[in-house]
Amino acid sequence: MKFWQGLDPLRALSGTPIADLLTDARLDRFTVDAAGMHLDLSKTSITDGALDLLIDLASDVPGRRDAMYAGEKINETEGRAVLHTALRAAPDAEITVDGQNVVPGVQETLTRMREFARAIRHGDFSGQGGAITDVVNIGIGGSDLGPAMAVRALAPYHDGPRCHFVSNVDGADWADTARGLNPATTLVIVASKTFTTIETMTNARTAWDWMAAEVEDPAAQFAALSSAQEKTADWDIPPSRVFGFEDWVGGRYSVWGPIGLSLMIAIGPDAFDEFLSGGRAMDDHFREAPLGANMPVLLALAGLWHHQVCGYPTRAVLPYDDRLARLPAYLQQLEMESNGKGVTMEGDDLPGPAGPVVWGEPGTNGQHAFYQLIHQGRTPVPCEFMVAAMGHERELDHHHRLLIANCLAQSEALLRGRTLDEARAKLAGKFEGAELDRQAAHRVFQGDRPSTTLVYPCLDPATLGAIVALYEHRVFVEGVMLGINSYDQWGVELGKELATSLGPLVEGEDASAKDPSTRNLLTLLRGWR
Ligand SMILES: O=P(O)(O)OC[C@H]1O[C@H](O)[C@H](O)[C@@H](O)[C@@H]1O
Repeated sequence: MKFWQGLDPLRALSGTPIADLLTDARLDRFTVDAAGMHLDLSKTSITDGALDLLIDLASDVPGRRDAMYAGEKINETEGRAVLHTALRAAPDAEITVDGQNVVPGVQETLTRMREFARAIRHGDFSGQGGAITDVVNIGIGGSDLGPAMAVRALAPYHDGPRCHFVSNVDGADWADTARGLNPATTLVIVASKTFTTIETMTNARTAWDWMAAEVEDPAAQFAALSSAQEKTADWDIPPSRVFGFEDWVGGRYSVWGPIGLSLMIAIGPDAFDEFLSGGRAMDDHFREAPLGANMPVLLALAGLWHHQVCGYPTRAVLPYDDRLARLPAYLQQLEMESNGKGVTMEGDDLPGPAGPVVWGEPGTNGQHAFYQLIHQGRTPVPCEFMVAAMGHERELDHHHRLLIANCLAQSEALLRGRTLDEARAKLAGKFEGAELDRQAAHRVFQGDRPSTTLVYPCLDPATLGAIVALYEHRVFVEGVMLGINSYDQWGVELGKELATSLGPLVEGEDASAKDPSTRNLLTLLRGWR
């Protein structure tokens, strides 16, 4: 909560042009290395004095961090520990919740996952029509975005059956995925922490019927991932194919455990272990590095600086890494569901906005779509660039060199901009007089726009793990400093309740109690059905 008191002094330290700050010496303080990656925050307007103050204001972070790792119930509104880090902890670690070491249970489940994944990959577990060729993960939110993002990111390591993801209750999602699949060689994984989510249960039922129409025993080709294992029993899925996790794993933090099963089947248990080890390397760094040299802490401080201090309403995540195409969507849930809050942990109104809007697309595609606004729109958008030194396609390295050049060009362009004089000079000879002025005005770039850049050698499983853990801890640090609970999500409840009450109305029941707009839309839609 201290952070809010520091807001005015921080604002007094803002406004220095980034270019004036950007000396060689600045790199010592405004870059940081961790888990084999390098983060550059020097192209921001955070001054040395502002960083000192931000670090002072982060003084609660180490205590809360240690409480999180120690299994204390820091998710206070739900009375739960927050221990996704236990899913990637060393096998001999000891992490206690309610007096019990949770690590042996995590390891036991991991071992079962590995055995199952290997059996599928080696053909020892097969469908009723032969070896498993396709895996369909049915889940939504945290039970979809993590594995879907990671399976795509790690395509070069994918040597198992094809993986598909069905999330939307829109029947189109299921229909488009199922088309072309053979039920007799498909494994359906029902992924749901609660095992009550209506979208997932509806899709799972449809998948079951699809399977039952073709094979004798649909349950034999179903697996379930859930922390509500008692509910999985209703589906007749044998316990050997039910992989559980505890309520101290939040949905959007769950890719490290059973929810990552489809990823493990795709890339194999060894590569999945590397993914975990990358997350663990970031954990070790986060726990050990001093605040001022701590990658997640510095990324969080930059986030708070841009949103709360400078007042920029959004931030863009721009991976120059096509396989990270789903990372922005993944981070939308991670950041916006965690920190999109309006009250403090104690239930008081927050003195200011909490988490910003997070959005993005891979570069270079975004350059040809929305970068116009990033460069010349009136509201600055802090950009978080990321790029690998090497792609996996070594024979296409000339592509990768272009990718790197574009990534660096964008942060440089944002920083330096183009003055009116420079624009005029470029156009001189082509236009003159008033037309020169008019044309030049359109070619001015304000510049002085902030960005951060994360670079890493290559997007391998360990690096992906480190990137995900970096962002998880960034969310944690921002949440602690803002004084909110990053681990509940009450804001998704109202819509779910109303959807339940609207179901019968869509079918034709009396809608007169609804507001005029909803009533009218219902009448129209019912008429068109
Ligand atoms: O895994 P499930 O219990 O099916 O939940 C799936 C998702 O739905 C909810 O609405 C939550 O907002 C998400 O945090 C969660 O990841």
